[in-house]
Amino acid sequence: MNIRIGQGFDVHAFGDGDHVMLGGVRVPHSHGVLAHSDGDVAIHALCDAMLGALSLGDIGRHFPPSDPRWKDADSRAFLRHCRALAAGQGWQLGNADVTVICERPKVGPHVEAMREALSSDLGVGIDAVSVKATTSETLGFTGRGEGIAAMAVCLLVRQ
Ligand SMILES: Nc1ccn([C@@H]2O[C@H](COP(=O)(O)O)[C@@H](O)[C@H]2O)c(=O)n1
Ligand SMILES: C[C@@]1(CO)OP(=O)(O)OP(=O)(O)OC[C@H]1O
Repeated sequence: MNIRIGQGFDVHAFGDGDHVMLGGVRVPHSHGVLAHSDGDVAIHALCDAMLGALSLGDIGRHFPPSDPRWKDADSRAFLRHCRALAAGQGWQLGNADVTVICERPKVGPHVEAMREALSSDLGVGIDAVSVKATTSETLGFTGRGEGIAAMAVCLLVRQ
């Protein structure tokens, strides 16, 4: 079988700060996120999707929150590591689709920059990476503005 599917999901609570990292892009916001790394939910969900497709566990297995090396880490390095793990088995990204869930910040104005960053780190064309956003219509923890969530699916392909 020369395709593999994976899905991922991540959540971070909002905390003090003036921006959130989303898809490798610094997005100005009234809050930051509470996280060990830079707390980029979009990349964390995408990493988990890729690791799931590879049956290699999850992001916490590869980058334990107990490890000081990942304190304030740039999540783009996690994504590049997942790409390398996939490449080591002959896989590359076919396509990925990421959805960010929050009331604020507005994600739309940053989507193209996110797609550029993610596709660059994954070594694929920008058309292979989709980023979308939705509110949760004021419902639940995202609706109350307590945190931000993201989900991702991906296909890996090999010749
Ligand atoms: N944080 C967000 C949430 C949504 N958007 C954009 O707004 C559109 C409408 O959102 P609904 O939840 O009412 O469907 C959505 O399609 C996104 O394009 C956004 O940019 N940032
Ligand atoms: C990314 C890691 C890195 O230590 O920590 P966090 O930034 O807290 O993010 P999370 O989504 O909880 O994933 C676990 C960890 O791998």
